[in-house]
Amino acid sequence: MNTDTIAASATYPGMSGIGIVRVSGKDAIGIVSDIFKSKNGKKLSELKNRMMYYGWIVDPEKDKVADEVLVVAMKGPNTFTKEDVVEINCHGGIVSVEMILGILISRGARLAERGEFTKRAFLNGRIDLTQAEAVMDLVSSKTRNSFDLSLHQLEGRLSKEIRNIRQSLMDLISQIEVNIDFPEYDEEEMTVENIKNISREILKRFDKLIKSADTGKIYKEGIKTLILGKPNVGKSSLMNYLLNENRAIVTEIPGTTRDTIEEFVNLAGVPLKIIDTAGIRYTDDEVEKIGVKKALDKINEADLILMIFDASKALEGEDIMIIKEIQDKKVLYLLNKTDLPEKIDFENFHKIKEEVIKVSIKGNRGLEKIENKIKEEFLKGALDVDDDIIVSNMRHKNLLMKARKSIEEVLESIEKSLTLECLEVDIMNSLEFLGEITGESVRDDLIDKIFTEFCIGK
Ligand SMILES: Nc1nc2c(c(=O)[nH]1)N(C=O)[C@@H](CNc1ccc(C(=O)N[C@@H](CCC(=O)O)C(=O)O)cc1)CN2
Ligand SMILES: Nc1nc2c(ncn2[C@@H]2O[C@H](COP(=O)(O)OP(=O)(O)OP(=O)(O)O)[C@@H](O)[C@H]2O)c(=O)[nH]1
Ligand SMILES: [Mg+2]
Repeated sequence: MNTDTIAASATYPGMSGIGIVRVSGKDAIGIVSDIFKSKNGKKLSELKNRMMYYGWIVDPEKDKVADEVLVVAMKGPNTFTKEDVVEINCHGGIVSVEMILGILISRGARLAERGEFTKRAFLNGRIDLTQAEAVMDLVSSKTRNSFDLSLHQLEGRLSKEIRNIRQSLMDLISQIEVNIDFPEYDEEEMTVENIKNISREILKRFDKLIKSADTGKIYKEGIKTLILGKPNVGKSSLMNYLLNENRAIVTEIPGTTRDTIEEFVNLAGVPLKIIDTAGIRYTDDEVEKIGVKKALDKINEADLILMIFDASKALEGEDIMIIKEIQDKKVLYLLNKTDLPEKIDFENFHKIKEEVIKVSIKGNRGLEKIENKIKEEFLKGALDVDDDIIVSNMRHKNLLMKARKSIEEVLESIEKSLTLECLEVDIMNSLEFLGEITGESVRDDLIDKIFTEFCIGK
């Protein structure tokens, strides 16, 4: 285990009220004791645990005050990392934090890697891997719902459910082993029925968790929403309306938007990642061509497409080309510019004619229908963030699917009348996958990879 002492800024570098430098490891208190001059003259190591003290960080080499600070020492194991932790609250901005880090490093601390404080909390057993991942997700949350999902995960809701499933699997194994060890009891018939029933129950619990990931993905990643249409239909106007900001350039000239523009918007609790695109048409303009290609390339990865038609123009070849490109996707058809005399005719497109939402972006009419429709499409049947266990991490979802498959194999093996030992192997595999979620059975390189995606100082 790593026992060296690490240090990093816990606050974002820049103009802020205060900056916090966090130090963790066996020498944390000793190192800071040497450079902290408290107002009452006592050494940090002699001061009260978890009490915050006023004083100065002094650069011992230069014998010069580096900054006026508040310092708190927390003795392990009751700390974030379970090691001794010291937090130095200095003035915000980049100079003080950098200076204090420099002094700490010259006294034997080492700059922490990304996520290393949380990694230590995990390696030292205070939290499991799902909880460590939740710490990271909290920091990157953009909406209240996704924050709450992570907070519940940090509280250990998912860990607890996985522990419960593991327990059921373990019970299953002990049942089997009784039979293997004492075959003379000849209870095999009954055991097999029992195993089937318990396995089916476990499958249901897996299904519930796996299904919850649909809701989790929406809240965590947002609905990837692509705005498409031929030039000048009002795509950028819609983008600006949804963002409530003049983000994209709008002009009466067709072909105004060249590059794709991506922005995140919280639409009454529904997170959308909106992508405005270049109007799609056949063009000889080299720059525009690239934009059109980019727009078409985005279709594949979109969760939702907002396809806009211009009511004041006839349906054209470009419209029909786009309709064909997106026929396998989830699409909301919008008919814009309904304030103008209507020229469009959906004659050969009855489905679109029925579904199309009539709006006037310029006239601010009918736009609430878009929001309602999106909610209906994506959040109908969505789980409750506060009441349900929601899987919001794709790593967890994939492992749950693997763990589920192993239990399906148990049932298949029973159908094929395979031996009890074979069933045991399947159950063990399932346990192994669950252990990878919580971190009990996970390779070191994978752990390293997970934590390097964290931010510095976390
Ligand atoms: N100043 C400061 N604020 C912070 C953090 C921090 O590390 N420092 N946190 C960092 O993310 C978050 C709070 N999370 C924390 C989680 C556990 C412990 C901790 O010391 N746990 C001990 C003792 C608990 C107790 O007092 O009962 C333990 O679990 O044993 C501290 C902070 C947010 N705010
Ligand atoms: N009459 C009317 N004009 C609108 C409406 N919505 C947008 N427009 C106008 O249509 C023109 C084109 O709007 P944009 O939002 O730039 O259209 P776009 O689809 O992004 O166009 P490109 O980027 O060129 O593909 C602008 O002059 C808008 O003011 C509407 O509801 N009614
Ligand atoms: Mg545009």
